[in-house]
Amino acid sequence: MSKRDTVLRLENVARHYGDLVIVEEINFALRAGETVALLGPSGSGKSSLLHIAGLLETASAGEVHILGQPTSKLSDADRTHIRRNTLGFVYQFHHLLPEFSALGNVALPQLIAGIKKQEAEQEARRLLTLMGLGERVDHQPGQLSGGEQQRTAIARALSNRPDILLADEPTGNLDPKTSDVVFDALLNLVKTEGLAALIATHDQRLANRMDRIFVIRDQRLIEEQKQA
Ligand SMILES: Nc1ncnc2c1ncn2[C@@H]1O[C@H](COP(=O)(O)OP(=O)(O)OP(=O)(O)O)[C@@H](O)[C@H]1O
Repeated sequence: MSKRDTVLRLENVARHYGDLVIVEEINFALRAGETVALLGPSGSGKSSLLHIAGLLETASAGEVHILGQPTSKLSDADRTHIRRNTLGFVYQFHHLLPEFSALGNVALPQLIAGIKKQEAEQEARRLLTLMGLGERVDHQPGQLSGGEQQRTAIARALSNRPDILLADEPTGNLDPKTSDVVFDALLNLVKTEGLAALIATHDQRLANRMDRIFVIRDQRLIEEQKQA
């Protein structure tokens, strides 16, 4: 994929709840390999937009294109297929399975996709090592620190080799110092693996580390200059 290619495009997207307009006239393109911050006050619609981009929710209007393909008329099965193969998700809370090791958690999406156990575990080990957890692969989530749990969740999101990472406050549950370390690891991994990432955050400082910044203001998505 060339760096110029658009991997995710939102075309005139709106989200309403009844008469309540959350966002509207959203036009946005995420290019291959770039990182974009999604800023906005609490309740402005960051999670809603990520859910729409991730095909977890349907837009009230407009179209979501993933790798050039319009998605609004696809079947649930086709949307699930795109979610599993093209998209990776990271949330504020890790949602790791407590009875599985870090390796097991990261390998699981691949096993579900039908990849052989040995191959899945090899890839899981590679990603965990890139996230600085090479010595922790056999630990269960309860034996990991908050930052390590979140790094495991990030490795899991990349386990199916997605093209696009969608992250909703991925370090929002961590103290500022740990947040910085985990965020650095996340951005390094995204760049190393050549992914595009759209990352919602409250934190202008973290947003400044990404290639471009967008903010939701008055229901619209606006590009903002990075602060020096
Ligand atoms: N099911 C729903 N019915 C009605 N309103 C909803 C529903 N789900 C979300 N909303 C509203 O949509 C708005 C946007 O919510 P969203 O979670 O996308 O915001 P956010 O920017 O991610 O906020 P935060 O930073 O606090 O997580 C909020 O005002 C919320 O109350």
